[in-house]
Amino acid sequence: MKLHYHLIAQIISSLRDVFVDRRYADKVVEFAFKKHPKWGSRDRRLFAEAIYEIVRHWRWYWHLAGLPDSEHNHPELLTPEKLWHVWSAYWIMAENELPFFDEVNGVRRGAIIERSKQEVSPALRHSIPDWMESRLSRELGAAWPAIRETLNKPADVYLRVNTLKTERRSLKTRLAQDGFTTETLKEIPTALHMRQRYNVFGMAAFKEGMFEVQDASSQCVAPFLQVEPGMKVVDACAGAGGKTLHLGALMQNKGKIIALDVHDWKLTELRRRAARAGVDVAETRVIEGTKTLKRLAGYADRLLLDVPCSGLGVLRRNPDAKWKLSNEEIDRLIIEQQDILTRYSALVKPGGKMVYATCSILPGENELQVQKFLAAHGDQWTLEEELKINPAETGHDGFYAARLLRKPAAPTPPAVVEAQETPVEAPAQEA
Ligand SMILES: C[S@@+](CC[C@H](N)C(=O)[O-])C[C@H]1O[C@@H](n2cnc3c(N)ncnc32)[C@H](O)[C@@H]1O
Repeated sequence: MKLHYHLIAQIISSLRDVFVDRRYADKVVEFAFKKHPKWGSRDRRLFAEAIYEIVRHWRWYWHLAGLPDSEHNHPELLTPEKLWHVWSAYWIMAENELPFFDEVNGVRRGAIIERSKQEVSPALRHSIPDWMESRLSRELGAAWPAIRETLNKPADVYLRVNTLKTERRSLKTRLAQDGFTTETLKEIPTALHMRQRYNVFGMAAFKEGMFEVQDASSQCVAPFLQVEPGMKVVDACAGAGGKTLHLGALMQNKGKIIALDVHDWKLTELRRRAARAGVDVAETRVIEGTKTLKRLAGYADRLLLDVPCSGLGVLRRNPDAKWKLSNEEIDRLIIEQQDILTRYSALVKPGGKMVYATCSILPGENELQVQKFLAAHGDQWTLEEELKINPAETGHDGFYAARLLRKPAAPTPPAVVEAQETPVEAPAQEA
């Protein structure tokens, strides 16, 4: 296969952006595509595949390149020379011939193949940091190896049909007419699975707001909140609004959704997306302090807490998270999640419901959080239902959601008829 030097040089430079500048892999790919508008579909595919595969299997290719395992996550030790060697290991393992570039002159194919046959630890073989391997095998036990294997595979693309503008059958037909094949998912009525990889954001149907790109698991969260048209809903960690838009469609654009987030720029993106999708019922508010929440106390029929989390359920989409997360960061997130759950639950009116959701597979971020909350607030809340999506069983992202009911206020006791005051005899005057 003929390779252009500048394409591989861009791969090396983009890997540096991910591992040294700690940028997200998807942003790095997007940036490179914008920088090289003349790349054809073959070069774009080669580029994106190399970035995702190398980031996903970084520790393994680092080892195959003959570099010391203890240095695989030390950005300060990363040099362009090492990056060329890691890319070479990836390229050889994908059964390709190395090109005649000076940078790969010293690479020995035989040594790489030889190393690939040696016995190594599961964490190294599956490119998982040691701390993560220990934590996940401790928390998930026998379920972890199968989940680990799934999370190391490329993610499929799913569309969520925007039922405010179309319905699934019509969208499927429309996409087929435009040359795109999709499949319906029996268990998720809004989902279409794209078999081939396309730049979906360039499609006319996307620009017209007919669909959003959203994993099948993520599409289960908004319906789980059991919203109805006309309700008052708060989406408290709304971000760029993936779930807000879905809630708006389920509510048939009737009622109100208050979309909150601590980042204004995410809410700006939410408004842009809502306009495209035709969602009129969403109002955005930045959380600037306790006042924003106090004003909404007891307001919501439904509350969605799609809390910040480790993202361990979506590693297929964001493989760089493996190299950026730490035990300490997860512990910090667990404290933040419990704080959000406790403080924001006051937004729900008696008889209302909230969903606590994460895209994590760690019980410590999921069911254990809900149990802790109920242990402290079980007088006011009950657990209605839990949803645990195991990526190894479904092939979709790992997700968790729990729906809790705020117990209806106890009926006010009938007014007690005040007993007529019997005049108290004036105490005898002390002598
Ligand atoms: C998992 S993301 C939400 C994704 C979004 N719901 C969606 O479907 O696209 C979590 C969001 O919580 C926000 N966040 C972080 N801390 C928060 C807090 N204390 N209160 C509200 N939102 C917060 C983050 O900015 C982030 O956008």
